[in-house]
Amino acid sequence: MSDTFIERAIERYAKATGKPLSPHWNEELREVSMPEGVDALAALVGVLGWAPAKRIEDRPRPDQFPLILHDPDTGWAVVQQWDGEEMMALVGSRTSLPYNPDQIFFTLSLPDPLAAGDESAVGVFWRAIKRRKQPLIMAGLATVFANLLTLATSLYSMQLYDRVIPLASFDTLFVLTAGVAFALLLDLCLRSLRALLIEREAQEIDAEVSEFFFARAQAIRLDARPPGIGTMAAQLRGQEQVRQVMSSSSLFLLADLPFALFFIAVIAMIGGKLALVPIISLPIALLFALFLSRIIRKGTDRAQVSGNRKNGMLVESLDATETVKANRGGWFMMGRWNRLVREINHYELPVKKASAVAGSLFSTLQQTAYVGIMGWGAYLAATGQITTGALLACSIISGRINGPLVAQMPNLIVQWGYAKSSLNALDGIMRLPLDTASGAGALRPDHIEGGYDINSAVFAYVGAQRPSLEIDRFAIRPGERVAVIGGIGSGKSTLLKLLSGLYSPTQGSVLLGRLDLSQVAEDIARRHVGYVAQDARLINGTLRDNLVMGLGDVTDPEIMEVARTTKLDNLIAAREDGLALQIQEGGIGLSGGQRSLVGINRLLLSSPKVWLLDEPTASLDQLTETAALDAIDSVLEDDSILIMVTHKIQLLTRFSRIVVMANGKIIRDGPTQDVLRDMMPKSISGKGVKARPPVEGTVTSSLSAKKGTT
Ligand SMILES: Nc1ncnc2c1ncn2[C@@H]1O[C@H](COP(=O)(O)OP(=O)(O)OP(=O)(O)O)[C@@H](O)[C@H]1O
Repeated sequence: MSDTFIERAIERYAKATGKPLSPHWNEELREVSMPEGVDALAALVGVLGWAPAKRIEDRPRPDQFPLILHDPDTGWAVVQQWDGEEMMALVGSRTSLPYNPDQIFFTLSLPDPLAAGDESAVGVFWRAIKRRKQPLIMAGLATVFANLLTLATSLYSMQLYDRVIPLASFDTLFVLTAGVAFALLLDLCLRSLRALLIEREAQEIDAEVSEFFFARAQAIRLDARPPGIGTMAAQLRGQEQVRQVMSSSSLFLLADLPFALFFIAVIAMIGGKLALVPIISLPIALLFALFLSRIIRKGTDRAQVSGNRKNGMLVESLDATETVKANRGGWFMMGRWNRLVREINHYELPVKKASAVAGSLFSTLQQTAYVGIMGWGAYLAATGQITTGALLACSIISGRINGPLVAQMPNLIVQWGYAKSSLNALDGIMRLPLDTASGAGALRPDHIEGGYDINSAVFAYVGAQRPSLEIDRFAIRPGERVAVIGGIGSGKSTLLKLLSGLYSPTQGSVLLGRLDLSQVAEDIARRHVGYVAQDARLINGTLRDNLVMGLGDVTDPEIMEVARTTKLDNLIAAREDGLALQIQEGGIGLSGGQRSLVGINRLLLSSPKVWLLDEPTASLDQLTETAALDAIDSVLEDDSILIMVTHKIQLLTRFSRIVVMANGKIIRDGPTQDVLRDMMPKSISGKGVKARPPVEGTVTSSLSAKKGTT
């Protein structure tokens, strides 16, 4: 059981600090038993994985508010400010609370996945990695000790050759072997510890980074979103590669590379001049690496771009299978696919060649360094400058420099090449503009009161030659029921998208209740403005998930009550699973009409003040259409606004006002009777009224055209 009082306090705190909470933020708390009293807060943040709350030790200063308060007698609350010397004003309550020293105050840093602001993609990864500095340093230390222990094996060999074999000193052999066995055991433990630490951290870094990019992708302004969804998905997935490379290369820089220098120093101590061999071979390896990485980068960039496009095409062809099959487009798609594959191979070939050559080069370098150590070492040993044991120890240690360090370099270079290309793509996504209202600092009014005001609004889709919408002035008052009609492509859906606040005008403004919609916090706007898009899609999940998505707690009886009014209950009753009916990605499993009905039901459950419906009943039969529209009518309040795009002329009498659109402009706007009378041919509008010719491209023009032909 969870403590609902603390949950309410968190919600008030979020509101007071201007941070958005997800609708289901407290879902995980339902399954755990929370402690009573002041410990509940620590338990709550622990379960949700938030940063721990900070306790304010002394009497809070005015600049520290708002604060979460625990009072031993009254429980949890949120304090807005001091209200006189000894009283405190509470958030969400008109009463003040007297201060007493037994009260405990906390500040809490609520998670904001978009808090990174303007940083680059690589900054997001470094931030996540740096936040886990301690485990990384631990892993680095484990590497250091593990490397030190490898020194033990080389010194062991040295002692065997120099002391044990010449003197047949078996006691020394026993002691040394026992010592080195212990060292090896320690080495095993440290390496395993390092692997475990890195894996755990890698998972957490993955979770943090992927949350950031997922939230970022969600927050991109819809009008700025690149059209290729599959391509963008592939670009976002590039983050996994980047994370992997960044964590392995940070360890490389942190532990392996500095250790190579230490090993050279040890060789110098044991083998004197022999250290010259790694002193020469290591910089050569590093220079080779630098040179190769430049060659490889050119290819990876292009291969990555084509690879992402390939992913986009795969998604598109799977999504549009029906259309492709119905139009025998398989060969066409296959041709495009093969061209892309050839393009990728073309760009990847130099990368593969370079990485293969790099592998051979580094292996030759390793062998040469080995021959250098052994050959020169043999000369030094033969001339008595070093012992045979020292030669053996130097060869083992130089193997440690050339082995793991040099051997992993070609791989790391290629991986970095791809990771840098992924970072470029991610940077491109980071540069896309976000919904103004998705971050902190957006307007968070308690209520939005009033109607719409559009002033000199112009809207053009990304890459479009000309604007799809140009509206000089347009106002809708509370309580109005407006139908938007017009020919195809006349801008009706675009108008609704702007009114919903999901799209922002390129110029001008869309105000709702005198607030610029693009400035209003997203959760507040969504609660106030309900929108059913023309091609409303469902998500993978149950029917219930789809009906209550984003609505918080809605019970099954509430869902069924609404479903009865729209006749969705027929669908629920007809399926064995009822509300648990599984819906596949994109709404597969339901018919087009049923999908629309689910969208309407969702809106009825959320009961917003503003209803924006884009041809919601286009695929409904007449009976269901009437039931659904009646259901909407019955819940509309006097000051609710209803704006519906429709091509169905018989529905127009349900509205008080008609807006007619053509070529992205409003060409007629007035009370239903007036507009109908003006637009209908004489025979329809009634005797004695001189009808104007219908506006081209509107519902009525097609209607009259039809009449003319019969
Ligand atoms: N995503 C988009 N990218 C580019 N142009 C678009 C996009 N969506 C719509 N358009 C263009 O904007 C114009 C207005 O389109 P809109 O969807 O608003 O028309 P509509 O009146 O709702 O049409 P319909 O009755 O066919 O639904 C059209 O010329 C269309 O080609």
